Order: sequence, then C-alpha cells, then structure tokens
Amino acid sequence: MSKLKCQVKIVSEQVYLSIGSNIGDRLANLTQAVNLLQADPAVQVKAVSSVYETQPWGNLDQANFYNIAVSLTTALDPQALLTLLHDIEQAGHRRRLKHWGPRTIDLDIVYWGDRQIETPDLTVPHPRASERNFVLLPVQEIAGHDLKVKVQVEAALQQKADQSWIKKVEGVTINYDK
Ligand SMILES: Nc1ncnc2c1ncn2[C@@H]1O[C@H](COP(=O)(O)OP(=O)(O)OP(=O)(O)O)[C@@H](O)[C@H]1O
Ligand SMILES: Nc1nc2c(c(=O)[nH]1)N=C(CO)CN2
Repeated sequence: MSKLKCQVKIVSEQVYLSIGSNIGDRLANLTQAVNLLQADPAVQVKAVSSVYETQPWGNLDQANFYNIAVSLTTALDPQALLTLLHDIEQAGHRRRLKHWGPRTIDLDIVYWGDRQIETPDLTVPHPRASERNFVLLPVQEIAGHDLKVKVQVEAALQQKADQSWIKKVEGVTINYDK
C-alpha cells in the first residue's frame, strides 16, 4: 500500500496591519513594505487597501502621511510577526527619533482575528486603533466579509473621536508580487 503524504500548513486567522509613511517617497516606501511581507514564505498577503493621504495624528507639526491597511494570514506567531515588521522597518531605514514623529515606514498590528494579545512588547488589538481614522477607514475598506472586524471598526467610527482628514489618493495603487 502506498503511503499517503499529507502536508498541513497551519495558518492564522486574518491579521490586519496599518502601514504609514511620511518621509521620502511615501508610495515607494509602502510598496517595499508590502513586497517584503509577501516575500516571507510564512506570510500570505490577502488584500491591500487603497492609498490614503492623511493628516498627521497626535503630532500635527509634520508632513502628511500616506497610509494603507493590509490583511494577511501567516504561519508566524504574533511575536515572530512583530519581529518581521521591525526588520521591514529597518530595511526602510526607520529611525525612532520622536514619539508619533515623522517616519519613512511604520507597521503596526491592528487586529489578529478576535484575539486579545497582551505581552510586554505587543498589544492587540492595537490600543490606539479605535482613535485613528487613518487606521479605521483603510481597514474597513478591506474587511470584506470579516464581520467581527467590520463591527469593531464601525463602532469606533460612530464615536467620531478623530476629526482629522483622510482622502483616497486617486489613480495610485500598491503594486506587489502576488
Ligand atoms: N499592535 C502593535 N503593533 C506594533 N507594535 C506594537 C503593538 N503593540 C505594541 N507594540 C510595540 O510598540 C513599540 C513602539 O512602536 P512604534 O515606535 O512603531 O510606535 P509608534 O508607531 O510611534 O506609536 P503608536 O504605537 O502609537 O502607533 C514596538 O516596538 C512594539 O514593541
Ligand atoms: N496620519 C498619520 N498620523 C500618524 C501616523 C500615521 O501613520 N498616519 N502614525 C503615527 C504613529 O504610529 C502617529 N501619527
């Protein structure tokens, strides 16, 4: 009798990232980050939102951002994904100079399915996501049939906590290697 080979790949629930840039070529910085995510064999990018130009949040005295949301599944655990995000920030020459200050690239984990994660260096859902239009609106765009995320985002938007402006950049998309 021939042996039946069965390959099981364990993937996560849907993970949502928020990615932002306000130094240098913002579109190129975002595109590089998505390509580096997709290049990791343990990551499968599922959707990328439109590119949004957004008013700086928290520290108004800096250039406008480009922001996107990305959904993905991954075989990495949360800590390992955070390490990958930090590696991608380093590849994008991210400098940690000022709290909520200008940056070439910034990647945050917004939601991980409906999991609550609390470790010394990782809190999910992201503790400030619900206060940020630049996170909520791009995530809402790609939530699709993900009802749990849709409900969370809509509840946060109804609170209207964030008055800052956000607008879609027309005619621009993130081109990544699918
Ligand atoms: N959900 C999360 N996603 C990404 N980083 C997180 C998260 N929760 C906690 N952290 C921790 O936050 C640290 C600081 O992150 P970072 O310098 O990008 O903050 P920030 O983007 O300036 O501010 P904010 O956290 O308000 O977006 C990271 O090194 C990471 O350990
Ligand atoms: N518009 C906008 N403002 C911000 C952003 C960002 O990505 N977009 N990131 C911050 C720190 O995470 C602080 N402020």
